[in-house]
Amino acid sequence: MTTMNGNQPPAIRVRGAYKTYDGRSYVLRGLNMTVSQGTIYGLLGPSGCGKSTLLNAIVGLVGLEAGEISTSMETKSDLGFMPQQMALYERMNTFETLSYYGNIAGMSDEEIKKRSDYLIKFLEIPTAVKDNISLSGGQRRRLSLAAALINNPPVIVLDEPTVGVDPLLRQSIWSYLIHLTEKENKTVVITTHYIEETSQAHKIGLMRSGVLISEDTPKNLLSQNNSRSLEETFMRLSHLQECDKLHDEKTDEVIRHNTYEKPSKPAFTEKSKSFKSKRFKAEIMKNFLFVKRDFIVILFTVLVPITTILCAHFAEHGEPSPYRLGVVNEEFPSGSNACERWQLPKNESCDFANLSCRFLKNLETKQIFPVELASKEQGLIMVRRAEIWGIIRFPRNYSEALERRTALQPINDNPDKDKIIDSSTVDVWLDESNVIIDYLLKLHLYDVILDTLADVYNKCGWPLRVVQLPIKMEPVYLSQRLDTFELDPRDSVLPVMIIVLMFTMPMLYGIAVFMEERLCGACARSIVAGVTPFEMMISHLVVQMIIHTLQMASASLMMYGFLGYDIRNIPITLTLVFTQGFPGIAFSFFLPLVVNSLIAVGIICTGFVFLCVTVSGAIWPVEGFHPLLRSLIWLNPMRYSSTATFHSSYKGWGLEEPTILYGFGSLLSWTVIFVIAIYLAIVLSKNRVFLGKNA
Ligand SMILES: Nc1ncnc2c1ncn2[C@@H]1O[C@H](COP(=O)(O)OP(=O)(O)OP(=O)(O)O)[C@@H](O)[C@H]1O
Repeated sequence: MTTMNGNQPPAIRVRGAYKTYDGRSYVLRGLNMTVSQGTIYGLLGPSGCGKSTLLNAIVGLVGLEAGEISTSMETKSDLGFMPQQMALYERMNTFETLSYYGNIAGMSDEEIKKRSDYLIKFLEIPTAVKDNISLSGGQRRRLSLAAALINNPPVIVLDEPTVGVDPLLRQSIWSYLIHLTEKENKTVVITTHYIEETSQAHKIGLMRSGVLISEDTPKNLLSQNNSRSLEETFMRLSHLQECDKLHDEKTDEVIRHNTYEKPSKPAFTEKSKSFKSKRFKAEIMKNFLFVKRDFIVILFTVLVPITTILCAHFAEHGEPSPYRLGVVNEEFPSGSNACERWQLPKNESCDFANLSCRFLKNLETKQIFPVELASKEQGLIMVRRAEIWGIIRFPRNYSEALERRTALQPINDNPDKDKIIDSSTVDVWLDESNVIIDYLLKLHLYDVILDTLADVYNKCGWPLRVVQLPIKMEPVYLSQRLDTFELDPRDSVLPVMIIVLMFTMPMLYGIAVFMEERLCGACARSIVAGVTPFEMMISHLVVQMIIHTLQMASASLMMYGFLGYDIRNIPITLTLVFTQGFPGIAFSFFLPLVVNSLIAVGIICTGFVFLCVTVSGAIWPVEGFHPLLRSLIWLNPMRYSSTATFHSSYKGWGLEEPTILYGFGSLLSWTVIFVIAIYLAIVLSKNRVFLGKNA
């Protein structure tokens, strides 16, 4: 046992600490603790008594309900902290981990190298493994200890550093800690479950039920309690505490009436919080390292937009063909085969004969193939079995009636007009369960009937416009890509798609990376080590922007370059597509700050993207939405930007158009809203949002 440096000023002083996680049961119940400078303080207690909570409160990871903690630490690099959770970045290796924490502490590369070599050798940490996941539990614990000691800080707080460490190395660690305190005036607070090893500490705090039941040198503890071992002392004191109800009752009274004083300041905050380029460099290097390690994932996030655009292009490539349509041809009751036996009229002859056959022939030009039916009822059964999309029935004398109908001038004078009209009308029953197929089939049937008649009129030398609908339509904007009058739904769907992708991909990547860091405790450890939220976020932002630029450039090249979609206003379109990443990235910072569960984040993200796509206008035009939904549409961060992208790319609109300004306005507003939300979450929680569920 070593002598206690009792005359030193306290390096850590805890007074009246109260802590509850759930607002009901208290983990710390008015705890007092004094750690003198240049000493080892061994904190002992049964599992769950609050040791880690106390250490986390000392280093500023956990906020107190009441009480005060004062320390001799001036800056965060004065503290070396090893959390119980270890909180190491799994994808770093040994050297990278030590270099990261060394850089945060402001060490030079040379100092880091020297110190790392020493600690690696002393703590027997393997260096040949490619990342920290490949280390065993004990090896990881030793690496975590090395990270806490890398900059040789004056105050060292270690939560169970010797668990899983063999007895020889355990003794070396204790000898090293004694050396640090006695020769270098360092202060060490250490928790352990191996009670006897704390006999080497200068002072032992015995903790039970949220209070220290005793705080003294090992020698005094043994003699005052007349025990042969510290284990025996602890059992004895615990028994005494059981009998001392008074203390508990007093504490309960304070808790019940909330009469404890609220802490005037957080446990330990760095006095200078200015931006440090060395720490920023450490964060940037860490994030780039992960990009390198996650190369396949990054590649995936770049490939997903390209492939989605490519798939959307080919998925909407053509009509859903061929269609199968049942035919009941009463004009040829012996079957439509009769059509083949029929001699189709010569090109020149003006003839209405066998029009149903000509109609069926023309159907094939629209990829609609007739399936001969004996009756309408047989067809209905086939429609219900999804074997055909519908039934078309030609009445008996269809051709003759249509000729007579054409010749009716004026129709009202003819006494047989109803019969003629009925016989010249084709009956159609359609499945109608698929709105797009139903719509296209109807359009084709109209077209085919008009084409068939137009053919006859052509041969008869009659004016074609008589059989056409009395309306003439021409497009104002023609797709440059297609250069035809035909409408292509992809021209309006893909601009929405690229916008959704540019919002979603940076958001998903950012959330995944940030959430992983936060949940493994590494984010909290970095904050305790001195990284400011600003440095952390800006370094993530730099990396995210680079990845987003790659995603945006490759997706735009694919869509506007390779597939040739219209991009009449190149600068505005590309700026809109690029800017769409801003709210996505901002959201990726915000969500992990306020949600602690990976499952919840996954569900929220997926739900959010589904919701935004549903109300983006890609599935159905916004003009057709329910008025209530339309009034809420501005809540979708992709709504105005996708419309603006469509108009700038397809029509060449620029900043003089309000639609384009709305697009940019909405993007910037959402970015600002998310940034304010991040700021509020950080400021209102006093940085605790970074610390995960501990806070
Ligand atoms: N983040 C948290 N949220 C809710 N409860 C918590 C949290 N952290 C700790 N607790 C609870 O606080 C109590 C004290 O936990 P703590 O980890 O401080 O104990 P400990 O003495 O360090 O235990 P051990 O020796 O097993 O590590 C436990 O009952 C635990 O369930």
